[in-house]
Amino acid sequence: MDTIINEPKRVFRDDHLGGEGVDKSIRKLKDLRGIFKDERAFENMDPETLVYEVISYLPVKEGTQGGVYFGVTSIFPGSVGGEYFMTKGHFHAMIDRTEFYWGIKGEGVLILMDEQRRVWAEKMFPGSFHYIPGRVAHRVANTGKELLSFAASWPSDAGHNYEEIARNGFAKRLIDINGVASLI
Ligand SMILES: O=P(O)(O)OC[C@H]1O[C@](O)(CO)[C@@H](O)[C@@H]1O
Repeated sequence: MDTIINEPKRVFRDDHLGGEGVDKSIRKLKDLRGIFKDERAFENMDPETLVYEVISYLPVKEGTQGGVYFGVTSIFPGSVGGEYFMTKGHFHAMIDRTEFYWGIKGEGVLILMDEQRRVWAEKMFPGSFHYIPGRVAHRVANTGKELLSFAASWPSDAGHNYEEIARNGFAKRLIDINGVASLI
């Protein structure tokens, strides 16, 4: 038996995950065309603006049953015509798969929508903890003036279904109205 106590291969500290097999993906405004309501405001912004990044550790191939994934998403502060910077949002491809989110840094709102297009939302802040049931689409908006970071863990066979959201969006939008985040 090996008697050596090894260093961990990955370290998660503050809002940063680093180490072996950790990947980073970014989404710029140009990758989010069509998700914000105010198209004119969108066209007047720099398409290269960084909106969010996801640092993830996906230890098994996507689609594998029984595996679990981990990711840290960081959304920059900003808005398009008063609509806060947000993730694309998706249902899971395996629609009954669930997910945990938890807030690490900054302020935001988790927007949830079921298959009947009923929408509800939960505040996110450092320490907030969220269970996303199956059959529920999810999206996060940064409502603060600083970076919003949150962690997520989801099954490796969940997959992402962006189609419904790309076609019909969420039934409600999170807009800054006189400095107040309003779901309308
Ligand atoms: O995939 P989207 O909708 O761009 O949002 C990114 C979020 O989704 C996840 O990829 C997993 O559901 C998270 O890691 C991340 O927070």
